[in-house]
Amino acid sequence: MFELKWLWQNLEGDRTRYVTALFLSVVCSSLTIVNPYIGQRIVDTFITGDNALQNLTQERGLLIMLCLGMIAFSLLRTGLSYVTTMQYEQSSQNMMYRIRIFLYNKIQGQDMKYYDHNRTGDLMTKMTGDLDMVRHSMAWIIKTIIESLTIFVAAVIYFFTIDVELTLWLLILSPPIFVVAYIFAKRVRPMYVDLRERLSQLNSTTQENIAGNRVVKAFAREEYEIEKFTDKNINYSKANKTAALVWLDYFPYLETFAQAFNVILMLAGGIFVMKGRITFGEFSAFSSLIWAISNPMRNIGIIINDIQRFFASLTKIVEIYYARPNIANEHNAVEKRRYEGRIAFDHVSFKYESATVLDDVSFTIKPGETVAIMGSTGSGKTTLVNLIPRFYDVTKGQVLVDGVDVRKLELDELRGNIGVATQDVLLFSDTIDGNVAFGDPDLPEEKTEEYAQLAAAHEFITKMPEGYDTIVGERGVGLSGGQKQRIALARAMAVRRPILILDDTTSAVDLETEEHIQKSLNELDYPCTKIIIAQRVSTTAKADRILILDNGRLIEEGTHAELLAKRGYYYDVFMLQNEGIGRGQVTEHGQK
Ligand SMILES: Nc1ncnc2c1ncn2[C@@H]1O[C@H](COP(=O)(O)OP(=O)(O)OP(=O)(O)O)[C@@H](O)[C@H]1O
Repeated sequence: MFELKWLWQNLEGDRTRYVTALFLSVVCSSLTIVNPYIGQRIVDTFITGDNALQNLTQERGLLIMLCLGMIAFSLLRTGLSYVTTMQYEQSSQNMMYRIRIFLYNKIQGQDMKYYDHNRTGDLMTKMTGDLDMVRHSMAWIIKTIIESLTIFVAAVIYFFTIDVELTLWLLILSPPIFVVAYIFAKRVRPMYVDLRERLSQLNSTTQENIAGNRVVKAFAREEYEIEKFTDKNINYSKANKTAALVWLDYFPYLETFAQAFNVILMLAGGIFVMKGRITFGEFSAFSSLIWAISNPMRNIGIIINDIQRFFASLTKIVEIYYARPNIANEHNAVEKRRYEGRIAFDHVSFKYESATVLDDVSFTIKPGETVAIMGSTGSGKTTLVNLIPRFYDVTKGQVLVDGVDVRKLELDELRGNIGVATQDVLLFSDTIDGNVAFGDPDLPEEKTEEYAQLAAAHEFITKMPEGYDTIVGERGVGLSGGQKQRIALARAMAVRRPILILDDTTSAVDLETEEHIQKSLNELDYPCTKIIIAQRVSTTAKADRILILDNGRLIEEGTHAELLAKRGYYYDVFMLQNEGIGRGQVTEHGQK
């Protein structure tokens, strides 16, 4: 019931409208009994009553009134029904609009760990299918339940006013129906939870396949992917059928009970009419309203199915709603200071789950310094730089920026002082200009060009059909790997932050272009501490200092010349990358 309380809280602003809708549903459904009542009066007064013929001539006015009353009530019900549906639709749509924005913000505010553990397809299912299911339930399922209940209660009350005993005979069927419905609901609930999970898996597979379509094609693995999708599809379809078929196990009982209402009415009602205990008009009122009792019973399975789907989806939405990130950006920074750009790692250790990825790493970087980080793949380079903007928090030790533990800094301010070009370049489906100016939408056009020039991107951009206004596809489709990297670099430089982190940003560009970029980085017109992750000695050689990571440990630290002289890891990499240069030819200062 916690979920329902949550829904109620989120209805704020539309509660009156929703309660009005519920109230109108009750009124509208209660009016269902008016026409059978009028029908009963017409039958008893003008068709079967002792004075029927006499009434037909003498009370014609009453007959016309009753007939007009029937028409008027039908029209009234139709009108009310229209207004009621509008109220349900508007309140549920408004509520979902607000919740969707809230959930989107919530997902945006989650930390990296959350994204590590939640599949994109699952989040998409929550933001689309689950939200729609909840909205549909608020507008239709709850409406159906309220209306069925009201009609049932109104009919029972009306029946009681006509004849208590006959009503009790009819109601004798209700307890077994409720028992069957209860057993059915208990059995079917876990099935819908499972069904919801399988739908999420199906969506995740679809999303991954579409996003990774190029890889699939490159490896000619279409068939495998189709098989994988078919598996998930079969899984989902099977679960759907199982859940739907369970209903069939109970359907015969419920249908039999529902039909039994008519049989009881015929037998008991017939006897009561023959005995003169009820009039023929009263019998016809029973007869015309018996559906009000049997239909809810007949539909109880469908309603239960929908309720289970509703709760399975609602639970998933509430999960996002209450997910609390460990690293939360409260966006409290009113005035963002500009940092000097001093960085220190003080005995930092880090684990993602259980395995240690960084082990007792300590170093400092002075403002304005350029530090290169090198190390074998998986040695922890990206992890290390991810700790500076607090994408993750250290497990032990501390990361300090300008002498303050990053966990004590305002996150908005901290991240507002760091420019990052990540290893996995992601460009948005937008113009090149929009992508470069992503971090600063007010960036003047000439500045965009200036940073593109610094990143050695201007030339190829101007050769494109629409230059800076060329729209790049999702993830930068239409650009080469090196071109994407250069736009990402321009984007990172354009925010003019005092700390610039470049994670393997020039790995896909040729040496000449790389040299141009290095020169630009050295000549940036704002003070900036640069941390550059790179595998190429050509990139690291000109850094003020180089840090070598191996298996999460800092094993070497020094200038290009110092590290070459050390004849350790860096020296070996240098030799490997400069094939043809004999070891003996390398001087102490690393000069050929
Ligand atoms: N989100 C994550 N969850 C769990 N483990 C992770 C995660 N990201 C990285 N790892 C693990 O942490 C280790 C270090 O990864 P990291 O990406 O920092 O290495 P790297 O030195 O940057 O490698 P590369 O040069 O290949 O980019 C690897 O063993 C990797 O499997």
